[in-house]
Order: sequence, then C-alpha cells, then structure tokens
Amino acid sequence: MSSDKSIKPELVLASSSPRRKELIALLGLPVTVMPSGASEETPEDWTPRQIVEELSLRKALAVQQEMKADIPSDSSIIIGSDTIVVLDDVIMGKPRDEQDAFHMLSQLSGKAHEVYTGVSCVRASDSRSVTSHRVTKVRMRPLSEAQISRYVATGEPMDKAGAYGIQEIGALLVEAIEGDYFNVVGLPVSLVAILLEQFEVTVP
Ligand SMILES: Cc1cn([C@H]2C[C@H](O)[C@@H](COP(=O)(O)OP(=O)(O)OP(=O)(O)O)O2)c(=O)[nH]c1=O
Repeated sequence: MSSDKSIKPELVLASSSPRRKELIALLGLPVTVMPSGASEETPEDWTPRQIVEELSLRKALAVQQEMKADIPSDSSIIIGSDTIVVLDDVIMGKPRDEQDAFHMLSQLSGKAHEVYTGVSCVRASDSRSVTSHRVTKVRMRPLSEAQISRYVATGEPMDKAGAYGIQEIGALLVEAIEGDYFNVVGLPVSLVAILLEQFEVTVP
C-alpha cells in the first residue's frame, strides 16, 4: 500500500438538481450543496459545447462569489454542471410548459439526438478552474401522440432538458444509448473525477 498524500477537499455542488446531488455522492468526498442563481441565458450563435461549458463555469463562479461572504475553506472545490439536448441544430433546455414538453418529445420521437453535459471545477481559494464536457448519443423509440401526452401528464419532463428523464419513467422511451449514461442524467461522474485530478484530488 502506498501512502496516501492526496488532498481530501470539501466539494461544493453549485446545483439545485437532486440527480446531481445523488451522483456526486459516488465520489466519496464531503459535499455541501449551494444552488447557483446564475443566469442561463446564452447568445444565439453559441455552439452546444460553448453553452454547456460556459454555463457550468458560470454556475460554479456564481457560487464561489457567494461563498466569499462566508469563510471559504481553502481546499473547497466548487462544481458546476449544465445539460442540454441537441437534435440536429435544435438545442433543447428544460421545457417552458407542458405544451413545450410535448413539442420537444414529438421532435425527439423515433430519432437519435445528443446529450451534452458540461462540468466545471473551481477552486475556492484562488478561482483556478478546469472545464470540460461529454456527449452521449440517445435514440428514442417512435412515440405516438397518446404516449407523449401520457408521459407529459406524469409531470416528469418539466425540470429536465429535452423533456425526459432517462433515469425515471423516461427510460421507457429510450431505445439505445452510446456513451456515458451518467452524462445523460446530468453529471458524468468519471469526468468529474478526471477534472479533480488537476487539483491533486484523487477519488477511488
Ligand atoms: C436528458 C436528461 C436531463 N436531465 C436533467 C439533468 C439536469 O438536472 C436538467 C437540465 O437542466 P440544467 O440547467 O443542466 O440543470 P438544473 O437546472 O436541473 O440544475 P442546476 O442548474 O441547478 O445544476 O435535466 C435528467 O435528469 N435526465 C435526463 O435524461
């Protein structure tokens, strides 16, 4: 056994997502949750990669600014994340209302799309940041209008990009995925582990 000289910091999850909270626990480090009030507005001409990377950094930096009011622990690392669904050149965030959810699911029906998730880690003490993203391909089975209506009526789509949750009833709509499942759920945990290595933080 080698001696463990790695740093064990506190993680601060800059998110209100219950899925991200559950997933980050897999890293086995102490976690505090501080939802970020950062704006999710982006310019029309940004690429999917730009959107998820910039927004994840924006969310983490907003929480870092808030933490300055408290006494920041030097070893705290703030983690921000953002997920979008991309169908050809259509970018889908969370639906505005049930009608929007129905429209998104009608577009996704019977086709493959990409889920982009950005992750940003910001060190509280000096604002050093590392940011990256992952892409997962998801193919949905063809859905009838009645099936989409019934799914929308469950209320599940409303807080999720692309109006579905692969980890819940939305699993029944998905035919195949290619890539990181956790990326679709909203936090690619192995990418978080890779980014944390940049701060000499090792996790199992
Ligand atoms: C595609 C898909 C998305 N999602 C979720 C992940 C994200 O929580 C959400 C996309 O919205 P985001 O804006 O990425 O995140 P959020 O508003 O839920 O939380 P915060 O900004 O505070 O971190 O969609 C699923 O839970 N399952 C899925 O299958």
